[in-house]
Amino acid sequence: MVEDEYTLVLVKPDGVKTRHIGDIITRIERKGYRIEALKMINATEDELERHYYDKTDKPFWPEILTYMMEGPIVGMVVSGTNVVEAIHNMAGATNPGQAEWGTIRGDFGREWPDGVLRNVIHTSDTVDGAAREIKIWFPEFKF
Ligand SMILES: Nc1ncnc2c1ncn2[C@@H]1O[C@H](COP(=O)(O)OP(=O)(O)OP(=O)(O)O)[C@@H](O)[C@H]1O
Repeated sequence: MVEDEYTLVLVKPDGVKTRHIGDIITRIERKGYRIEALKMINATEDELERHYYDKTDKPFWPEILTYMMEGPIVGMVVSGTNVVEAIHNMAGATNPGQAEWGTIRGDFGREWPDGVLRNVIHTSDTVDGAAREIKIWFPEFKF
């Protein structure tokens, strides 16, 4: 039997502000994946530094921090067969202007007039990465 995987989804502040929480949950559930945990979060600098540990030395790090703290986010743990790759693909390309139609970023993302790269959603990109990220946002979660 194929083991279920777990992945982390964050609906970022722009996704919450533009009212796409429901659309995103619907897409995940329609594919047959299970929402195992769900909460609204006001991200702290400490959580974001741990989550984006490989981005803190980038020139755009202050932009990510401001973006991710400009409003609440919605965190979810999602499970299912091959869920990590499937949901990462469902999110689409990092830049919403280049993301394919049919992906979450392609359909719900946009270019913002202030030039900040906002892309609606975060999804884990590996099984190990997902386990690390779930521990940051859902420390109480039992796999
Ligand atoms: N050049 C950039 N300018 C501003 N922000 C950026 C840039 N590159 C990446 N980011 C931000 O950092 C996040 C993580 O970058 P990464 O390259 O891991 O993209 P991703 O895997 O598509 O996104 P995520 O990890 O959020 O799912 C991006 O989602 C975006 O919010």
